[in-house]
Amino acid sequence: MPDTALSIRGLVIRYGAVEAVRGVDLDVPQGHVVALLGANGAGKTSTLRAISGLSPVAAGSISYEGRDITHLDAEKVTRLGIAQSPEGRQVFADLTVEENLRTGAFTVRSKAQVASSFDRCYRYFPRLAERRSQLAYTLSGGELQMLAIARALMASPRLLLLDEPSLGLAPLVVQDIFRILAEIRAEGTTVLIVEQNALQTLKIADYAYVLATGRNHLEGPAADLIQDHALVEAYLGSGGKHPEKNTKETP
Ligand SMILES: Nc1ncnc2c1ncn2[C@@H]1O[C@H](COP(=O)(O)OP(=O)(O)OP(=O)(O)O)[C@@H](O)[C@H]1O
Repeated sequence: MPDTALSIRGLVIRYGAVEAVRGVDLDVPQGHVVALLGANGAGKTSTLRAISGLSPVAAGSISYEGRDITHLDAEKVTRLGIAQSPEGRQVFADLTVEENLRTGAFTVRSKAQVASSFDRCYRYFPRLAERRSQLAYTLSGGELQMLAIARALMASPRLLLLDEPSLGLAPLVVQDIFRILAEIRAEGTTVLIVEQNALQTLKIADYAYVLATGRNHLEGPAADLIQDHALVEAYLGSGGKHPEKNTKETP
């Protein structure tokens, strides 16, 4: 078994009276892609934000490469080698593609490393290379999503957190994004990915956890879960565009 990169035990997150996450456990082994799936409101985004230091943790623990990061702020978490590509493509609309990418490298001191990160991002996303001088607000939805992922990669993270990279994108663009995720995986980056698009995600993941109403609901090797068609239909949604299938309660 590879070493564990990230380990979460008994995670609890509250927003006032709302208990969004109610004791989640999960492990991400080094070099693996782990998927975090489940219906809207299951607590996936809250869990990712807690890892990144963006949501306060009410109880439980998060450790990364053996170090307790439960209460570290976002900047310290980034410096440890964790980068998050947020849901909703929160890029800087009035900065160019290149300027946005540079903001992702704020923890990187070596100019040579920044240059090689630019090369890597432009290799993954040739569309961004073509548009490097364009202001971000002029990009399409798919290009914005690529920019958000590329910006996270600029920090050369050892653990990449992705929140809904395919949300709202046309099928061809979704295919493009998943092809690039497969390449990122092949280069050995450890990935924790939150997605509604379960089938595509299970194809690139090693292991998956399904959350329901803030708790671990089920888990297993992605190759096993993908075989269970009833489960994929009932709990995971078949393509991310079927919210009615994503609202089923835990039995
Ligand atoms: N800032 C907040 N204040 C209050 N409640 C919140 C806040 N953020 C999330 N919640 C609530 O916490 C629960 C879990 O939300 P979360 O976004 O983590 O789920 P999710 O599984 O990522 O769902 P989605 O796919 O819809 O983003 C939901 O009931 C949500 O309404």
